[in-house]
Order: sequence, then structure tokens, then C-alpha cells
Amino acid sequence: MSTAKASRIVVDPSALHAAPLTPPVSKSDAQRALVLGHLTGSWPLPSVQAEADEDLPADVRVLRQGVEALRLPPDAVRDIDCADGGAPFRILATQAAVTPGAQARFTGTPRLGERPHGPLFTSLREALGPMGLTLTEGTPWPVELRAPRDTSNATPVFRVPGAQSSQYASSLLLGCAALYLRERRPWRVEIDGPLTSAGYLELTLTWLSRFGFDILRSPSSYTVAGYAAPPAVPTLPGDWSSLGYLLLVAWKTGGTVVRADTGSAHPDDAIVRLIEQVGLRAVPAGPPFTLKVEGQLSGGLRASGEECPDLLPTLAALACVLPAPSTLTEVGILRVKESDRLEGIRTLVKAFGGTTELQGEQLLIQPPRTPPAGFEMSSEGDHRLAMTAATLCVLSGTPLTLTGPECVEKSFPGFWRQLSRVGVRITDAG
Ligand SMILES: O=C(O)C1=C[C@@H](OP(=O)(O)O)[C@@H](O)[C@H](O)C1
Ligand SMILES: C=C(OP(=O)(O)O)C(=O)O
Repeated sequence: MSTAKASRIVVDPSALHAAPLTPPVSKSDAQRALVLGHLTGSWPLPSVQAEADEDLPADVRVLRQGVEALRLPPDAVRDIDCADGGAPFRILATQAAVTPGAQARFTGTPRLGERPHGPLFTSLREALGPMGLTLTEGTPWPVELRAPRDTSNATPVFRVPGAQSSQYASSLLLGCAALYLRERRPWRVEIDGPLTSAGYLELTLTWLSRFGFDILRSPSSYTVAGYAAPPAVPTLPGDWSSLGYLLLVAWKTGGTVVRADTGSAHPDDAIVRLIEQVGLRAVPAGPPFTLKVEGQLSGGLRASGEECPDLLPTLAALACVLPAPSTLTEVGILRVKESDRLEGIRTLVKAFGGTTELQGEQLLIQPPRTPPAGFEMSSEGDHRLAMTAATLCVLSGTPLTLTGPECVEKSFPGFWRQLSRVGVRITDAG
């Protein structure tokens, strides 16, 4: 069947076997590399061009198309559809604002429109408004932006809160890189208050330095202060968020995962350490960047949404098959993702016969005594909820009826194909 078009599928894990599993390219890495490739003269970016088209995450396409639009002559009005991409929209908004004379008209899904973006817009208006930037919001779309032609007299600082999303600061830092290259003077991002999802800002800093930018750090500010082209254009790693699902499937099926580079700096490589809490160990399986997972499940786990927000749904699936309760901490950030993932996790655990209890910022997960005969779930259009439910289906050997499986396109278009490699049968539920 064509899973891409199905709106309701049955996922049957009754005939599993081992096979090597491959994640897609990391969308977070690719988005940063695309912007930096565009700014430093590597366009099109070879390592994105090298990916098979059918495996390219939708968010990477969005970012690439957005950059293509920004490369048009200054007076063209750029229509940029960001679909459901939070990072693409936030990154492109700043890039549009720092592209001299650019006029951009952003649209996206209703859900993307209701996610928080205000602090980023405020930061852009404060820094570049005096130079002529205009930024207006529809209800919620379109977001229309007209960039100043000359920013050389601006105070070279963006201030932004650290709460709600690290993507504000990442986006502004990539903006600082553009401004540094044009004006050859340092530009700085100052972050007010504790930064959420801090590992993703570190990922941005890592990519800036891979592309040859010098960064000066203080406890709450980052300054782009120099640039020297690196000897080679950096290449892209596999996606650790996707590897989270695949490592658990590999453990269950006795297979391997490839393209697992533990030196890639992605926050979700935390999965390797987190599964050790519950008796599992990811170990090299021979060829470079190839892992298998050994061990028997024991105890419960504890993980924080501040460290690895995108892994929490995956870990909730694991929590459902553990012999003891688990705790997810700092879970508030999950409410402002592609769906309310805190509710999504609670719905999944309940559908599987377990219970949850929310205590402030902590979610306690009590697995069921015995797994159900089958369970049903709606993805709510959220790729991570769809892949989490399927991972639980494989881990537990329990059939799943899933509404809305096609949303995996956002980060992992080949997800259902990868599951079929290990014997998971996917049929249209009509
Ligand atoms: O910068 C990025 O690429 C991302 C940052 C995180 O978002 P927040 O910083 O909004 O938590 C993460 O959840 C998202 O999937 C990707
Ligand atoms: C939250 C996510 O992405 P974004 O914020 O870029 O939409 C995600 O992929 O889980």
C-alpha cells in the first residue's frame, strides 16, 4: 500500500525480524547547514543535494525553498509556505529580515500559526525597526515582512527571551552571521533568562564554527566576531531524533542502525545514555556509525524536556513497556510543538492501558500490568506522535490502528518503509 496517502492504517508487529535500519538526514543539522551554505557561497549545498529526494524531510525542503526565494532579486515579493515547520519559519523570518530590501510573505498551517513566535518578531523589530524593517501579522497568516536596505547604522544587538523556544536565539545567531559577512562588524544575541532546549543553540554554534565563524561567548550572549572559510564544506549526519525510534526497534528485532554518529552534537544523541538507565546499551556493531542495542529492560527512566524535548514522546513509549514507573521532567515545552505533545503522550499511555499523573512540570508514567490486545491512536498531525505510537507497537508486539500516519514526512519520510524492513506489516484500515 502507499502509506503516504493512507489516513488510517493498521500496524501489525507479529512477524518481526532483524534488518539494518537507516535514519534520514537530520533536519535540524540540514536547516543550519543550508542557511550557512547560502551565506558563505556553497549553494546548492552538496550534502543536501546528495540525499535521495524521497528521503528528504519536508522541513528541509521548506527551508531550501525559502532560501531559494531569498536569493531572488531584491524587489521580488517572496511567497514562502512554511507548512508545519517551526524551525524553518523562525529561521527564515530572520534571514528575510537581514536580506537587504527583501519582501517576504509567509504562510503555514493553522497549528504553526498558533505556536509562539512573538518574542522573535519583537526582537527583530527592536533591532531593525529603526532601520526600516516592517513586520505585520495576519490572523495568523500571512506574516509579511519588508527588510531594510541598509543596516550598517543599527546597534548590532538582538535581545530575546530564553523561554518558549531556543529557535528564537538560533535564528537570530544565523542572522548575525549574515550581518557579519555583509558589514564586517560583530553582531550579538543577548538572551534574557534561562534558555530552554539549550542543546539546540549549541548545535547552531557548532554549525557556525564548522562553517568558519568565530563566536565569542559570555554567560548570556553570543557574538559572531569573525569568519574564515573552512577547508571543506561540512557534510550532514543522520538524525538522532529518528535514531531514537530506530534504536528501540533494533533492540526489539536484534538488528542494527546505521548513520549513527555520536559525535554529531545533536541533543537527541542523549538516547544512547538514557537507555542505559533501563538496562539497554547501544554498542558498535562493526562498520563505522553502526550500532546495535543489547540488554534486558529493567527499572524505570527519568528524562528532561529541557535536555531533549523531541525524545520525550519516544521515551514515553519505552516507559510503557518497562517494569517500573518513569518520570518525564520539564514537560511544559511539549505543549507548543506540532501538537500538544504533553496531552498526546497522556493519550497514548492511556490508550495502551497505563496511567499518567501530571505534577507541575513532571509527568509520571505508570505502565500497564499487561499490555492490551491492541490500541488505537491519532497522530493529531504530529510526526513524533505517529512514530512514537508505532515504536510502542513494535516494542510491545501489540497491533496499532493509527489515524494520520502521513505526517511522518516532516522529519522522516521513509519511516514506514524502514519499519517494513523489519517485518512490520502496514495495511490500510479504510
Ligand atoms: O532548533 C531546532 O532545530 C529545534 C529546536 C527544538 O525546539 P525548541 O527550541 O522550540 O524547544 C526542537 O524541539 C525542534 O524539533 C528543533
Ligand atoms: C518541534 C519540532 O520541530 P519544529 O519546532 O521545527 O516544528 C520537532 O520536529 O519535533
